[in-house]
Formats: sequence, structure tokens, C-alpha cells
Amino acid sequence: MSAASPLLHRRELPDAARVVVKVGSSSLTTPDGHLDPARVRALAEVLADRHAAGGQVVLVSSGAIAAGIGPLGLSARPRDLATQQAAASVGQGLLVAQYAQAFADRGIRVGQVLLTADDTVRRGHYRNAQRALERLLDLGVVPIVNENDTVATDEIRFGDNDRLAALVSHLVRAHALVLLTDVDGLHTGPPTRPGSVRIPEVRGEHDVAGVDVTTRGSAVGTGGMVTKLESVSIAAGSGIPVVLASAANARAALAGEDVGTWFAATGRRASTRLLWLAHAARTRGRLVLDDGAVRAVVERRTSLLPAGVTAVEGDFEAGDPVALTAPDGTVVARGLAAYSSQEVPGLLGRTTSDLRAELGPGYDRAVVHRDDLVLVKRRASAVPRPR
Ligand SMILES: Nc1ncnc2c1ncn2[C@@H]1O[C@H](COP(=O)(O)OP(=O)(O)O)[C@@H](O)[C@H]1O
Ligand SMILES: N[C@@H](CCC(=O)OP(=O)(O)O)C(=O)O
Repeated sequence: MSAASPLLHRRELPDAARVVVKVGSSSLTTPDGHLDPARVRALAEVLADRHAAGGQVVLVSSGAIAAGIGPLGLSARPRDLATQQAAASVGQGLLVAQYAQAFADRGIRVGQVLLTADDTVRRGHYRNAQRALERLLDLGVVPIVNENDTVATDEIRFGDNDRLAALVSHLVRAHALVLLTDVDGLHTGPPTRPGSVRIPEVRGEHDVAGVDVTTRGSAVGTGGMVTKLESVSIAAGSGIPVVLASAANARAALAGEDVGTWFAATGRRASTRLLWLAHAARTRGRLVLDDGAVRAVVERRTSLLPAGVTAVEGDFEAGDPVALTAPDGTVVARGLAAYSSQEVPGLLGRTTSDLRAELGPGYDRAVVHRDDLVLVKRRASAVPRPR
């Protein structure tokens, strides 16, 4: 298999050399919320066929919490974090054991990869995960990724696996991301509402304007369509097209057939570094810019010079991610600081030539270089991010 990168049309999907497939809890469970071994096996069969045809697959699978419900004697999906962690701890092993058996029956090995949001935030961890996934793929293994729910805290967890899957797609430089759920694609409104119809193709944000995604989905899934569209925006916005389809249509989706919704890549493939900065990095502090500096950074895409910074907050080292805000506090960009939070106050509002004259040539550089900056898009959605 080979692939021109990025794929321009869904009919190229059968030739995509490397795909990330994400499956949600709602597609792996029985109606009462327990893990359904038949659905796990059915998906493994489809992915095993892809693997046998020479395609590399990374599976991002939810379902750990659901898999823990039955063995722990719980009646439904737990709501509190501690019981979710306990259920995931019991369920993750059982979930992967089912996949391992189903793939082993086809002579394919799987490898479990548990990531926390922090692993996609801290640069060293990010690189480490990237290296491990790459090696697993080289060795012909199907990596099975999930969030490490047992150690994730409320503050730092993804909660759903949609955004994690988009970051993993980027991490492994996938040619496409396939999101499998319990509905066949994005609909014009809640799929159960009369008159809602499937949207077969989305070429840009204007195609989803007015689409109602506010309805929560299944009782076992987390995030509904909101986090799926966030995932699409991360992946498609950085050059990786996405197919959103029902798990029942997994085979057809991977074959490039007209099922679900095809989200064309909208942005160029960004460097992993900048994507990490835009979507994954937790900022360690804030630099408040004056209006002129906001215009320079946002409209002219220049570096942020000390003269345009009016205040600094937080505790960060040179090289740490920081938020750049307008005078009213709105975050306009994220960047890697070239100075520590201790050094910045001494530079505030001063020109680079003053700084060079007073402090020496090492201090005439930008506070954030343009190559280390990403602009933050304002979200149109007023829907709160679910947990
Ligand atoms: N406009 C829409 N189009 C399609 N699905 C929608 C829409 N709005 C809300 N949804 C809901 O999103 C749900 C899928 O999200 P979720 O339950 O979190 O699934 P998963 O477990 O696969 O992550 C669907 O069951 C559907 O009811
Ligand atoms: N990491 C969790 C995922 C939680 C979840 O429900 O996610 P999803 O079904 O993708 O919305 C688990 O494995 O249960």
C-alpha cells in the first residue's frame, strides 16, 4: 500500500498506508452498557484484513470503563472519577485480552499503549510515545491505544478518546483518521430527530455551520459529537482527513465507500512541534500584549518583541509553552518563550536596541520567535466541553 499525502478523496482510502482507527465505547457495548465480545471481534476482523493487505493500523479503543462494569458488579457506567478509574483498571486488561485473542487468531500481535494527556503535553513524553508507536508499527504490531484512565485526574484527562485519537494520528503521521461510533456520520441534527440527514462530505468549517451537535449520545459514550468535531478540527486542520462512520460500516469506511462523513483535510500538515503547541501543550504562563503587538503577531505573523509585552504571569523556563493574550485577556496565540518568567519583567516594553545596549547581545532576541508561535482560533461552538 502507498499513499499520496494528504489523501484528496475518500476513494484513495484503500491505498492509505497508515490509518488510525478510533472506536467509541458505544460501539463496543451491549445495550445495558457491558462490553460486547462479538463487537470487539467484528472490529478486529476488519482491522486484521487491512493489516493482512499490507496496511498499518493504530487502533485507539475506548471501552475500558465499560469492560469493568460487569466484573465489578456495577449496574451502570460509574459517574465518579474514582470508580471510573477502578472500572478502567479492571476493564482495560479484559478489553485488550479480547483484542489480543481476536488478532492472534489471525496471526497478528497487538501492543497496549496507555497515554495520559500529560504524555501529549510534555515534549519528552510526546517524543517517547512517538518512538514507541513507530517501532511497534515497524515490527508489524497493531498498537491499541487508550487513555491511561487509572492515573488520569479530572484536571488533566481527555475523558473521551476523540481528541486523543487526533493527536495520535499526528504523532504517527497517519494518512487518515477513521472515527467509528454508533451513528453513521455527522447528521444535520440529532440523528433521532425526524428530518436529520447524513452529511456525506465536509470540505470546510462552513459546511458544518448550523449543524446541531448539542445532543448527548449514548449513555456509555463521552463527549458526543462535540468532541468528535474537535478531533476533526485537530486532524483535518493539520492535513489528516477524517472519516466519521458507524462501527457497523467500518469495512466500507476503510474501503472508501460512501458511508458516514468524509472530512477533507483543510490545513497543511503542520510540524508535530507546532501541533503539539496548538492542541496539546499546557501553557505555563501568560504574556499580555499591547494592541500593536497583537496586530503584529496575529495579522503580520511577526515575532513577539519585548516592546509589545505589558505583563507576565506564571512561572516558566525558557522553552516552555506560554499563552499570548490581548489586553482584555483573550488568548490570541501560543508560543514557546525564549526567556524565563524571571527574565521577562526586566524586558517589558523595552526596545531590542535598548536591551542590547544595556544587557548585551543575548538580550536582543524576540520574547517568542515567529517559528515558535501558533495562532489560536476562536471557537465558534458555545457548547461546553464535556467530561
Ligand atoms: N448532528 C449529529 N450528528 C450525529 N450524531 C450526533 C449529532 N448530534 C449529537 N450526536 C450524538 O453523538 C453520539 C456519538 O457520540 P458518543 O456517544 O460520545 O459516541 P462514542 O462512544 O462513539 O464516542 C451519537 O450517538 C449521536 O446521538
Ligand atoms: N478511556 C475511556 C474512554 C471513555 C469514553 O467513553 O470514550 P468515548 O466512547 O470515546 O466517548 C474508556 O476506555 O472507557
